[in-house]
Amino acid sequence: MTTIDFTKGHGTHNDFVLVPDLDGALDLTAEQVRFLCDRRGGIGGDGAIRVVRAGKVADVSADVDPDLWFMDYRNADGSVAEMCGNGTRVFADYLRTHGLVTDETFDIATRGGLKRITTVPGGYAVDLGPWRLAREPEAQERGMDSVVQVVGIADPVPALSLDLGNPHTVVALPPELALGRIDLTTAPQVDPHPEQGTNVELVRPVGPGHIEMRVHERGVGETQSCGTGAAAAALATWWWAGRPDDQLDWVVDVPGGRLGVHISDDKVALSGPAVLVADGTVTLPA
Ligand SMILES: N[C@@H](CCC[C@H](N)C(=O)O)C(=O)O
Repeated sequence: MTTIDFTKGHGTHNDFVLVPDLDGALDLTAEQVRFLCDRRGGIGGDGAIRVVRAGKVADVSADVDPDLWFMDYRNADGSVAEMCGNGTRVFADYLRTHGLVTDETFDIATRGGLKRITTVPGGYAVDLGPWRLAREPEAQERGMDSVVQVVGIADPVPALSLDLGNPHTVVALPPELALGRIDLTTAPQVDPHPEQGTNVELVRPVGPGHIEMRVHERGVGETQSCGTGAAAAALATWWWAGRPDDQLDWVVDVPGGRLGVHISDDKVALSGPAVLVADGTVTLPA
């Protein structure tokens, strides 16, 4: 039996079990991740994050500085995800709180590439890097590339797919539908179905540069927040508005709080809080 240290943290109530693996000696299995994220039988979280040096991870490109800290992100169902926007801030806060990083601006490594973190009042800003429309050229021309069937909405709703390192499908809800009344207990069905799965964001405008969003995360279910999802939702809304040059800053309200998104050229940045809640030890299933 293996007993490990853990830290529980969250970013706008998107919650994670952080597992320090400072020597790169731990190989978390999918079953162990499911146990850690189990809200009744384990610690509980939307995902697990192993804190490990890039040089100790087999699937990190050889040109990445091996001393950088790598965010090894897994969804609650044990699957591997390329990126987690809220996770980057919580990961950054773990590194700074434990003295593993002392700079105010620093890079971390993820499966979705290097991400630059900056400490800001109330939390962290993360340069998520380049984004792209996942399905060209239909999306370019029509601002939509798929339809999504949401439980309780009679007709499929048009949607736009974006790639932020991980996959997102953003759905603009018809104005008459209250976001809070949508049933997200089952995954919205996206047609055509993306082979690698997708996170699905339901958005409604609140005002200029301000949207509200609920999300059904790939590998998890409905969560209180999704950072890359908030960036995708802001980008899609901006795209639908005709990409206005004077509307590059967005506020995204999620059930768990508020996130900021800044669009610049072909890149996007995310800002918001990070909270470390508890430390402990846990014995993993064999
Ligand atoms: N909550 C995250 C995204 C986590 C990964 C996602 N479920 C996926 O499979 O892509 C965020 O804050 O971005």
